[in-house]
This record gives sequence, structure tokens and C-alpha cells, in this order.
Amino acid sequence: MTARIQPSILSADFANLQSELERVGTADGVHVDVMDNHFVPNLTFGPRMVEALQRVSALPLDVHLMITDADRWAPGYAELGVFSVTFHAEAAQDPVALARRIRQIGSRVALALKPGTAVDPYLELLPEFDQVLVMTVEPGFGGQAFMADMMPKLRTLRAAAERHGIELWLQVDGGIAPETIGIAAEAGADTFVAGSSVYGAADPDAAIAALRETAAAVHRHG
Ligand SMILES: O=C(CO)[C@H](O)[C@H](O)COP(=O)(O)O
Ligand SMILES: [Co+2]
Repeated sequence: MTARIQPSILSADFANLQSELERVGTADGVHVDVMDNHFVPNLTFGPRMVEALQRVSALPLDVHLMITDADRWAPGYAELGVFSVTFHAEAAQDPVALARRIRQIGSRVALALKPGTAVDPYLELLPEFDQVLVMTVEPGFGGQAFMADMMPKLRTLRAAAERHGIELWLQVDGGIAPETIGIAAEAGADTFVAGSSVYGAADPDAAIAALRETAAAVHRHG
């Protein structure tokens, strides 16, 4: 199992985003948190900023939409040519139709689940998705504590993906740091968002390497 590390630019310096992207050049992708002050009590940026990031980023963009009315707005992010578009299950009327539309436009598509959202209603829909994002904090802010009680969701999703015979990336977002990444890797996560623990480090690329090695070691040894 590959361990992918995706720094979240939520914890980067918004006045210097192009150079902040370059500071994490060894990452597997960059996680871009779009917040609308409605789905979550915080506001970041919208499609114009994502388009600008897409223009200058050497790394694939993983766009995490924390917005209401995903059915209406998410396809526009795929049309920017980003690598992956994640919408929240709680914010979509018709997750299957939306997932198909995003795939048809050409981006990978992911379903995100808030901590209070159960996985069971979505298990039969997994073949429609390339990735599931299990939130390990309440969405809205960086720097919060990792919720280890979300790990059963990862185990359930990993078992369901195997049952379906699909290659589903399992992503965790929130509180991922050297002390927590192994817990998520052990539960089946392979794709790790890390905001404050990467951008708060003196050497972000060294922090990425350490996180990747910790997760990979757990994948190797169980
Ligand atoms: O989606 C998010 C918050 O809603 C962020 O991606 C996440 O919180 C990353 O920050 P940190 O690693 O500091 O927890
Ligand atoms: Co996020």
C-alpha cells in the first residue's frame, strides 16, 4: 500500500501561496480547503483562487470542498482541471449523479464524511468514487486534535472496498502528525492530509518524509 502525504495549504501563508507550494515540493499532492462560511464557520477561497493555484502548482491539487449545494458548485472545480474533487456527503442531494459528472469531466472524485456521519449508507456507492475522506476533526479549522474514534470507519471502508474489488484511496484529514499517522495507517488509510504538522515544521520536506516513512512502516509490518 502506498502512503501519500498531502500538505494542506490551510496552514500556509496566504500572502505567499506560490512559494508555499514550492516549500512542499516532495509531497504527493497539495490539499486545498475551500470553505464557504456556511457549511463550516470559516471562509477561505473559491474557484478563482483554485484556478490560480492550478496554474502554478507542480503538484496535483486535491480540492476539499466544505461548501453547501455541492451538486451545483463542485463540477466547476473539476472543470479547472484539478486532480481530485472531494465533496461532503452532507452537502450533496445526489452524490452518485455528482460523482459521475465529476469523473466525466476528468477529475478523480471523493466523498467526505464529517465525524458524525455514518459510513454504512454509502458502502454500496463506493464503486462510484475514487477516494473517501474520513474527517478526523470537525471540518472548519486546522490545528485541531485527531479523533482516534473515527478509525472503525476506515476499517469498514477498507473491508467494503476489498469486497467490491475496487482500488479506493482512503484519506484522513485533521490532526495528522508524527504521533497520529500510524494509528490511521494501521486502520487502513493510505492518503494523509497534514496542515499544521507540515507547514508548522522548520523543514516541511523533512516533515513529509518522516510522516511518509511512519505510515509506510505500519503498512509494511501491520
Ligand atoms: O479540512 C480541514 C479542516 O476542515 C484541513 O484540511 C485540516 O484541518 C488540516 O489541518 P490540520 O492538519 O492542522 O488538522
Ligand atoms: Co481538508
